Amino acid sequence: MDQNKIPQATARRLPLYYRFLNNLNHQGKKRVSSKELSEAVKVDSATIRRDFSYFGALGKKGYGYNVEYLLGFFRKTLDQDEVTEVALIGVGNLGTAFLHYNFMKNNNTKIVKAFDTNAEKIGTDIGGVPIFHINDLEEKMTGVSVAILTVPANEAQSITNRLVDYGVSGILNFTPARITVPEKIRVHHIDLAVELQSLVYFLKHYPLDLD
Ligand SMILES: NC(=O)c1ccc[n+]([C@@H]2O[C@H](COP(=O)([O-])OP(=O)(O)OC[C@H]3O[C@@H](n4cnc5c(N)ncnc54)[C@H](O)[C@@H]3O)[C@@H](O)[C@H]2O)c1
Repeated sequence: MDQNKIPQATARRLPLYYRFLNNLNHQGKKRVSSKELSEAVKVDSATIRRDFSYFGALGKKGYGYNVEYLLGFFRKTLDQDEVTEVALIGVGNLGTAFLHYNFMKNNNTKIVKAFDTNAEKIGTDIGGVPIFHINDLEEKMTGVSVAILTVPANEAQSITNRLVDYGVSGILNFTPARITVPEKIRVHHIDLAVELQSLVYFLKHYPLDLD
């Protein structure tokens, strides 16, 4: 199937589906209903059915979806068999937590290098990931095309420029800075403060009144 035909909103939900199906598979479950899936991943079942219809997985009434089939499909679509190496820039509070976590569970990405300016951190490793000086970025980046930015906001743009010049294709930006990149580079921005503010706003204005 032509993956370009999957809507972007659907594509963003794939890792979520994948993680849950993988867990089911580990538990030995052979099939899952869209209702079960919906409750677990918190996506309404109509959306799940529509998403899955793009992959030709239509599910059968009274049977649900075949876990193995879906997993196989997602694994291929998400390139789960191919590990993407990632660099992390800024080994502070947030960066250190990511190095310990390192996205290993059910995932196809792995932080393999980290960079910082702090002399005490250079030459050490956290969770098996070596930490280099930011001055050595270009020299040490070989084979890495994705970067996570966890530096102070005022450093974000200049590091981004270096990453772009080096040739990365994607940046996951955790800093509050709105970074500018050429059109061909994809940036995903995760602003925890904005997410939290949004949650509080929704709680106030769209209370979940289930009584
Ligand atoms: N800590 C959080 O919970 C949190 C939450 C949301 C967003 N953020 C954002 O993530 C970023 C990092 O936050 P933090 O709390 O980990 O900060 P931090 O100060 O603990 O860590 C920043 C790290 O970046 C390093 N650094 C500074 N300049 C650098 C450069 N030019 N090149 C490479 N490394 C450099 C510092 O030495 C330090 O280790 C900030 O932009 C922050 O706003 C943090």
